[in-house]
Amino acid sequence: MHDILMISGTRPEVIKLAPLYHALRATSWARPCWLHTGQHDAMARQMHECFDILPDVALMRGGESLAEFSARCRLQLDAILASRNWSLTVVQGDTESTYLGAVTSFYQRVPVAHVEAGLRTGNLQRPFPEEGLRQMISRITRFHFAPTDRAAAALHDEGIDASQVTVTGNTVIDAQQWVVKHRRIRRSVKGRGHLLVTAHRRENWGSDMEAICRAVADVARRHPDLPVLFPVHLNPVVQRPVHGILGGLDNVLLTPPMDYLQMQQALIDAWLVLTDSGGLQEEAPTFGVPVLVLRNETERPEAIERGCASLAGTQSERIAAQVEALWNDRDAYLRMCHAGNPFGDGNACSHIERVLRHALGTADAASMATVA
Ligand SMILES: CC(=O)N[C@@H]1[C@@H](OP(=O)(O)OP(=O)(O)OC[C@H]2O[C@@H](n3ccc(=O)[nH]c3=O)[C@H](O)[C@@H]2O)O[C@H](CO)[C@@H](O)[C@@H]1O
Repeated sequence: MHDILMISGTRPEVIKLAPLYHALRATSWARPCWLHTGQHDAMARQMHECFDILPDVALMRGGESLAEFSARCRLQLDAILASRNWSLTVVQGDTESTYLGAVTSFYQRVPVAHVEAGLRTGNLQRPFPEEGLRQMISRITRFHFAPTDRAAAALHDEGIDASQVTVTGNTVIDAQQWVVKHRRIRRSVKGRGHLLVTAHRRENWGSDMEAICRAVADVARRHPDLPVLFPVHLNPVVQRPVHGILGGLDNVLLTPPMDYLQMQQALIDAWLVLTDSGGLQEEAPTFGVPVLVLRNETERPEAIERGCASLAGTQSERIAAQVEALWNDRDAYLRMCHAGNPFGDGNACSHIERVLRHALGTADAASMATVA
């Protein structure tokens, strides 16, 4: 039996690791242990409940700032990693928790598996700090699970040996398909549906967040019959401008963060999504809902190339104009709806499980920890 430490700290990490945790638990060779770093509190709890996960280890969150959180988290992770003969650590994506999990495992000589490896913008400032964290994590990872061919190619270009990279699809599609099937998510509205908006990225904090909100206000005023649904991230730097600019509009509904089922229902019932979220860009094409990405660059060009998403930037006039264009051009809108999903087919976790089963069955941990 192999003890596998799965480290997650934020809402999207819980969603994207949950199906892998359940897939590993169902095997006879792996004993996964779920560790929650505490980086997100309420939003992560919502997701643990939704996916029936009771963390085996929950770290104490230290302080308010990211630096205080990191320092306390690192110390606690070090003790957990030293406490058992772990065969592997699994981390996902590009958060502070992902980075801390990978770097602490590296020091403890526990091999790292990185789920959603190889996403790149090539610009260390955008997304900040995620692009830098991803690049650093890739340097010390043993198993790179890339969601797409393009992500695998980015890893090869950085000199990572092809034998350490597997293209799997994104595990978020596994999570999404699970809830659609087991919780019976079906479109519940007739006609156009609502405009779904989310925004929370650090590089959009400040003037860009205000510009995004002004664009949403403009669209809402121009189309009083279009309901706008905006689940607002709990971070006060997001809450303040969103409530300040959009709070008084009759057709704009500002809600607390939704649980995963509510969000998938909101997504399937949407006419259009405006978002800077990575996960929503990956999920919306499953339901044939077009996405306008509230950023100036993307590590998910597959969606733009496939035609299911378009980069709208962060200037209010440009965002509002792109919404207006899709409102008026039905053919262009339908082309986006029918573009398909380039991010996976719901089998990512079974690919990952197969690779790990073969590798852990044949190699000892010390040799796997050596990065080529
Ligand atoms: C730079 C970047 O792109 N980084 C990403 C970032 O994640 P993100 O941008 O996708 O983060 P969010 O938008 O918070 O989460 C999205 C998920 O949450 C669900 N959701 C959302 C609102 C709500 O009210 N209720 C919900 O249920 C939604 O359906 C979706 O599944 O970190 C991840 C982890 O490492 C990375 O994978 C990923 O690259």
